Amino acid sequence: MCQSSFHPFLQALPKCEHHMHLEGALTPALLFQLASRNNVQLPSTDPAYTSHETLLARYSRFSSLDDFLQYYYFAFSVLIHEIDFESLAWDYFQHASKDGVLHAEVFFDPQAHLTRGVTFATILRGFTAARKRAEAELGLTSELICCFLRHLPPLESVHTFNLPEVQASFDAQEIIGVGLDSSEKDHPPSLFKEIYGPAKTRGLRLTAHAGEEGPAQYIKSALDDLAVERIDHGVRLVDDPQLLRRVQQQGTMLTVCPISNVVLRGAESVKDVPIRKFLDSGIKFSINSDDPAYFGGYILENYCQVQAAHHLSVQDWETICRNAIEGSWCPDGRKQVMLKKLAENIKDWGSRVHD
Ligand SMILES: Nc1ncnc2[nH]cnc12
Ligand SMILES: [Zn+2]
Repeated sequence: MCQSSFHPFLQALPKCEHHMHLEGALTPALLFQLASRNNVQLPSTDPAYTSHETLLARYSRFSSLDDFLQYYYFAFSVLIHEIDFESLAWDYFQHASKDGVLHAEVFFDPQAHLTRGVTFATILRGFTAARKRAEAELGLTSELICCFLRHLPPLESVHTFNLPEVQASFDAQEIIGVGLDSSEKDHPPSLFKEIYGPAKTRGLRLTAHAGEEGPAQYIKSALDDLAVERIDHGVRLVDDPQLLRRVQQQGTMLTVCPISNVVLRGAESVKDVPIRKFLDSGIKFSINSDDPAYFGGYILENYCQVQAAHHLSVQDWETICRNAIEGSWCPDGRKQVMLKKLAENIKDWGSRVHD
């Protein structure tokens, strides 16, 4: 928890989260519990898996996105049954709700489960059960975004996209859109046109990770080649002033993940995440947790660390939260409810906070 007098204000802000991977909510505690329940052998050759403590210690010293991804994908092996996916998502929704999240648009990586023999129905039923429970018990609404893995051959993504059960989930509006994630370097967005073209035609919402470890050029490619509406991360936008102006003029929203950028070595500290630059340039962005179980912070911790590093004003936070609400892919009625809460919150806290 941050110490500043801003903490209660940040806690109470009505939040929308747009960039978190449900599999990134798999805490060491849940990993060990599911490994034991499902008889999954953890690798004895890696001392990181000795205990919760050693695993957490290893998670605190990732050297890059790819270093993180090997632990992230390995951990998928404990997710086997519908109830495992439900427990994982429910764990996240409880954390998110405590942090003031009213609406979450969450990613998942079906390809990395299908290749292990877990069916799409198993994943979707588990996540859907948790989403329904979160709405009923926590008042937290959510949407699912189906991500494709850029480290695999693009044709495998096309195959997954075209699976009848995947297409049926789009028809049933159980999944709102598509995303692109995993190892970024040398895997430009342009390779995935064959998914994004048809996805746009059938009315799905579009986003892609770009400019996390990869260059600003990948952000341009995501906009030009994939016609995305949002850019996940996008922090390398600061390297291309012309593209920055274009993103501002188009009103494309970035889903920024400050703690993730530091843990995965894209930024030296949260001070180096270009929050002030984006605010001053009129770039719309939301603040998100990415993989909270691996990076040591859910959404509120990201808000707190941004405040500690950038000393934002109440107006800055109002702008960030308003853009996050307006940039969400939920019905207008839901946005109005959240905007009203935001206005009340700013009125209540506006004159009471100081750094
Ligand atoms: N930060 C990240 N970047 C790319 N792919 C991911 N999958 C899970 N977390 C990711
Ligand atoms: Zn991500």
